[in-house]
Amino acid sequence: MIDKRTEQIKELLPVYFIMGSPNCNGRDPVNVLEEAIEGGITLFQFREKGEKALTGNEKVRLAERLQRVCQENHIPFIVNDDLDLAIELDADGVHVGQDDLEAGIVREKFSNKILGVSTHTIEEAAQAIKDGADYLGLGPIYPTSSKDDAEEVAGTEIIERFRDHGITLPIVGIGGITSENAEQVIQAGADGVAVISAIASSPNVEEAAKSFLRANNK
Ligand SMILES: Cc1ncc(COP(=O)(O)OP(=O)(O)O)c(N)n1
Ligand SMILES: Cc1nc(C(=O)O)sc1CCOP(=O)(O)O
Ligand SMILES: [Mg+2]
Repeated sequence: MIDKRTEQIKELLPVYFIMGSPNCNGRDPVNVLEEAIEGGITLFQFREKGEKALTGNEKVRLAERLQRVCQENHIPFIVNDDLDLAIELDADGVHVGQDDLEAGIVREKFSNKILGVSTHTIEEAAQAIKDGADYLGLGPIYPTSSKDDAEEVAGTEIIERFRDHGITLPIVGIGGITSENAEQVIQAGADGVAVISAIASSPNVEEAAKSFLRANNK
C-alpha cells in the first residue's frame, strides 16, 4: 500500500530545481529562484558547491534569503549535504549522498523532515529505505558538467532496474536532464527530474522551468 506521505513526496518531485551561487552565471540566486518558481518548479534544493562557492556566514545568509523566497511561495526548501545548516534554518529537508553523513543519522537528528538519499545500486537503495529515506536521487542519468565527482552515466535503465526490483519509493532522476529528455526519465519510472543547469543557466529561467512542467505532462 502506498501511504499518504509517499503520495505527498511524489507531488513535490516533478520539477525539482537545485542551485547555488556558482550555478547562476553571476546573477543574484534570489532572482533566479524567483523566476524558476514563477515557471512552476515544485521543490528547491540549496546546493552551494563548486568553484567560488560561498562558505561560512555568506553561505548562511544566502540560504536564508533563498529560504524566505521558498516560504513566501510555499515551495519546500531542502539543504544539500549540510545537516547543521538545515537544523539552524529549520529547513524542510536534507539531501545526502553516499559520501555524506549517514542517512540513518540524519533521520534521527532531523525527524519528520524530508530526507532524500542518492543511491547507485539496489543495495544502497535498500539501506536508504531502511534508514527512512523519503525519496531516492538516481544519476547521473545523462552526462553532466555540474558535478565534478559524478559517477559513470547510468542512463534511464537504472530507474527501470530499481522499479523492476520492486522499489516503490519516490524516485527523482538527476544529471544532464533537459526538457527534451525529461519525458524519457519519467517514462522509465521516475516521479520527477532534478535539474541544475538547464534551468539556472537558461537565458529565460521562467520559460525553462515551464518547459519541464510540460515535459512531465503536469
Ligand atoms: C535530488 C538529488 N539527487 C542526487 C544528488 C547528488 O547528491 P550527492 O551524491 O551527495 O552529490 P552532491 O550533490 O552533494 O555533490 C543531489 N544533490 N540531489
Ligand atoms: C548534483 C548532481 N548529482 C548527480 C548525481 O548523479 O547524483 S548529477 C548532478 C548534477 C546535475 O546538474 P545538471 O542538471 O546541470 O546536469
Ligand atoms: Mg552530497
